[in-house]
Amino acid sequence: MNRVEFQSACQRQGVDVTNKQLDQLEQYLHLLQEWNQKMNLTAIDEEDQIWEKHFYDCVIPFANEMGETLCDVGSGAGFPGIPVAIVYPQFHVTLVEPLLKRCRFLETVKQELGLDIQICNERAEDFAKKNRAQFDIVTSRAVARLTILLELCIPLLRVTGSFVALKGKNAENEVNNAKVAMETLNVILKDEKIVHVADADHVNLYFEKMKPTSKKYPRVYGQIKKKPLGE
Ligand SMILES: C[S@@+](CC[C@H](N)C(=O)[O-])C[C@H]1O[C@@H](n2cnc3c(N)ncnc32)[C@H](O)[C@@H]1O
Repeated sequence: MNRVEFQSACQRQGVDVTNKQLDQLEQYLHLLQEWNQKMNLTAIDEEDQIWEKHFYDCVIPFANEMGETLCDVGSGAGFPGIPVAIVYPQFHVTLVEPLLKRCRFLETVKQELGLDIQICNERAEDFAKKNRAQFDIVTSRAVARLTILLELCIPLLRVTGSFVALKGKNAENEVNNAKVAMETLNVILKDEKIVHVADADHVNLYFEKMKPTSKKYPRVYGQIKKKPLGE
């Protein structure tokens, strides 16, 4: 997929991407390629693949999402948070990423593209202690399996807010294993949407928070990993 194909594919899904936004995505793509030579940012490094497997994959799941504040947990090189901040400027985007080197890259992207985003160099479980129930939307891609991810992400979400988990083909199993975590953290799975990306079906899960999360969560990471909720 190239820039023009990306724009048409987004349009078919009801997402209009302006030429200015395409320029910003292209600038981000070049920074990603440049920095990827000096540090490990992404295994997906070819231009065509970046347009499809990173940009298209990250933009489409938010086509119908509403809200003002969005937090991307474990953003890495900026996915999905940076494409979302570019294409949906109505969201005030916060990126949470514990690796300092990756945050330096994210700061560079922010400066060069002139993005109004916040970058927090922290683990989600620490960030959540100071930012409970602060976000309308929380999202995450490729950070942890769903049971663990829910404990990291749901405390950040306000009641009635949406948690959007970008998952692969194993999503159904992950949901089955996360029933206790969903109950404990007061969320329901309200929707599942499939996005076709480079001959694969990516499953995106949409959760709604029904009640506040107990202050017990998130626990420290050692406990979350050793004893995931309900596992
Ligand atoms: C495989 S990368 C995925 C990055 C990006 N979300 C993507 O889809 O390309 C996983 C990222 O999650 C971050 N991470 C791992 N544990 C985390 C935690 N407890 N809180 C926040 N981020 C975490 C890692 O530092 C890493 O950058």
